[in-house]
Amino acid sequence: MEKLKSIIPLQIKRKIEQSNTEDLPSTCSSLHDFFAQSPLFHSVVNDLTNSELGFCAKNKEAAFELKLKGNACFSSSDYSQAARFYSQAIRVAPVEAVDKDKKLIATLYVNRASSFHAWYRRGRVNSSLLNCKDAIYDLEVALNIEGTASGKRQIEDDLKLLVNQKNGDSLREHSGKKQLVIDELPQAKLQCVSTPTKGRGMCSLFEIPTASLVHKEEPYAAIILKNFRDTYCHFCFNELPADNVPCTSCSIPLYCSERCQHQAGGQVSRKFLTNDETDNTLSDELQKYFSKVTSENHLDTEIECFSEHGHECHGVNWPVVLPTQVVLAGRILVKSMKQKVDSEYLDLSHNYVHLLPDRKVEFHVYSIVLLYCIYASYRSELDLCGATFAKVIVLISQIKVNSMAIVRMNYADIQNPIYQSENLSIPGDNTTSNLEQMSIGQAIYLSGSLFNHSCIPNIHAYFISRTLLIRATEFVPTGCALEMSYGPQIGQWDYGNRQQFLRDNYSFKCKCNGCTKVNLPDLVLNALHCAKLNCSGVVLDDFSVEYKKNVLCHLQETPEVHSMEHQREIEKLMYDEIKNIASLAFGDSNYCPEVPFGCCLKCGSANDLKSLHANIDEADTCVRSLQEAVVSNEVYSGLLTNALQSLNDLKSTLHTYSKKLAEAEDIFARAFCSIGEMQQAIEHCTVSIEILKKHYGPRHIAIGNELVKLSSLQLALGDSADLADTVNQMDNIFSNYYGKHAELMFPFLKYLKREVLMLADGGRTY
Ligand SMILES: C[S@@+](CC[C@H](N)C(=O)[O-])C[C@H]1O[C@@H](n2cnc3c(N)ncnc32)[C@H](O)[C@@H]1O
Repeated sequence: MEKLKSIIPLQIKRKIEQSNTEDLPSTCSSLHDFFAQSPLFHSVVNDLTNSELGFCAKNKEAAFELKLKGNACFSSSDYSQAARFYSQAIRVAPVEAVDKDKKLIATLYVNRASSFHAWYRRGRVNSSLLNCKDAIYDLEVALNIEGTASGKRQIEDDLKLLVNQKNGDSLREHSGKKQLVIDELPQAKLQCVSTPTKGRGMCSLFEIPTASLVHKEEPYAAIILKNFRDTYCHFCFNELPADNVPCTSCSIPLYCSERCQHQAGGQVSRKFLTNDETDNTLSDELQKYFSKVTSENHLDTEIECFSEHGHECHGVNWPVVLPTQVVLAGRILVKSMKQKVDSEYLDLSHNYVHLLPDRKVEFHVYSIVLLYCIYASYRSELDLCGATFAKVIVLISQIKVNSMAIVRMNYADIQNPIYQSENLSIPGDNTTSNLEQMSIGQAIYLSGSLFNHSCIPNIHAYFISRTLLIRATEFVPTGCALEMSYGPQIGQWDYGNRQQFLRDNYSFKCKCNGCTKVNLPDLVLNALHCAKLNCSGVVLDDFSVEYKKNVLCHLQETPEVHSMEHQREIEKLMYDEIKNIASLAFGDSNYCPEVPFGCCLKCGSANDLKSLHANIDEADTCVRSLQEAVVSNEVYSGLLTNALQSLNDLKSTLHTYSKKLAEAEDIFARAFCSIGEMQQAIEHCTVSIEILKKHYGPRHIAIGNELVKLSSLQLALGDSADLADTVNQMDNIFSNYYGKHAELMFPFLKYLKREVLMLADGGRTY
């Protein structure tokens, strides 16, 4: 694409860079006229639509070769490798290919099943040798492929015995292999309203208690990300089991079950919602409706008989090559063509006019390339003209602003999730979230798109399979806006970084309460310690001109507690804390936003920023070396003693609530943990959490994640009373964010609760 961008004549480029939405048909026409004459453009489109390069491309010779390799592995009892070769062969085997009078595909499936059956036999052997871990794995694979109910029961019984042997119930049951039933219904009545600064937004018609499910929705369109195409189900986005199910058209294994295969071929969608109608029981009605799958007409739903993977089966490879958001646009376009509706009917906002000039050029190129690719398959249904290209640019812009990443939690080890050296974050990264999230898919949720962003959100979105669930994380009074975080939150990043993220990724300037009123986390995140003895004041170091202009000059306004957030402990604490550490700003003498850098906001004394920074840099280098030693497992007590001096230096130069200090304490906790000094590790971990509570408030999910670390240390020490208290706090936090799905999303919570019971009961097994 870069090559295509580079050949665009300067005059057309300039026009595009300065364009707004109304100009699009004309700018698209100019670029299209130019590309139509360009051999490079046609060669790019040819490559993108070449069926031999496509995701579903078939190759008979390769299939036979892979089958032979599979047979060889099977003969040498390497069943997992054999199954892998058979699966690869299934991918490339043409549906019509014949192998010794039988369909090649059928033979490959039988061979693969035989490899799996061998798994059961090996599982039993491993079990008798007490190799529990290997045996459980073998039997789980075997369970997945066993077709008969009695066979399944037998394997399940074997598994139960093994799992009990391996200390209690299996946490793996949550690993996505079982179909999940999401039977909870949203409790809230919501309304879509027009807001003065953020366009449309969702608010509550009644009071919403903490932890209530407020919204549940199936995607209008969704795609799997490139890196996960071979390992995750293309419909539900859960991990593919070994006995995956193929697409009925191209025979490539794409789905985790026949249910997903079936649903992918004909899912239910709803036309857009109008401003004031949002029906939270919708997705359940639709699910029930879908389970009937009749041809009856329904008020505002329709069955769409188009597989999301559909156009890949036509033998094109653009869905694997083009960026995710462009591919999603392609799918929506094909879907609207099939439904014979205009793609413009998607009632979603977009910020085309605020895109960076280079982005506008990129969107033009993608729009024309995408439409040419689709034209190759659906010639008669498309009109390649400026107006059509313009609509696709609007669609891509809508997807940019409204699409959501479907994420999954990534646990390295379910029973020991924390404080493994490979989990250590890179310096400067967001260190609070060791329970990393992986984006598996990208989707458009029509109603979900109406929730605005806040850097102090009061709702939380998560996914089970492809279903979006949104929960209130605090009490929401009647009429209050329900706002989620699109990524950044206060406490996590400072004002400047949050604004930049939202500008770069969503092209808007955030006007949430966290960004328009001064708050404690933004004041202290990168603040320095006042050099005056016993002064707890904030010395602002590096705060941008923009922050001063937009936020700090409103310091005097902060005391008003906004009704929407009246429940937030962070709010209540914040005012007192801000008054304490930045009292000059609230004094009789008016605070002057032009106060020089380096002046304490409490006592007004000047600080030498240069020497403070020199001290911080030196101490920081030492702490980072300790971090590297933790990662490479080379911590020794001498290194720790030196580093402790640096930690003291950091404490005397950074503000007590500085995030960097929390990170340093966390590194020390890991270091002590790595040499088995659990008590010391717990002390540092606790200090780190106390600092982070100043940033996030005590009930934030980030604190929940930190408490998981603390609990693993307390567990290692056998500290039953403190562990019980930590697990209780975690349980409350995770339940606020995930309700009854807390243990499903965080299986170790169940494990820890059981450990608490066991410790309290002198080690009896539960
Ligand atoms: C997913 S949409 C939310 C619904 C949208 N307000 C509408 O009218 O359809 C995201 C867009 O809403 C606006 N928006 C959301 N949160 C905002 C915020 N905190 N400050 C300013 N604009 C916001 C921005 O224009 C953003 O691109």
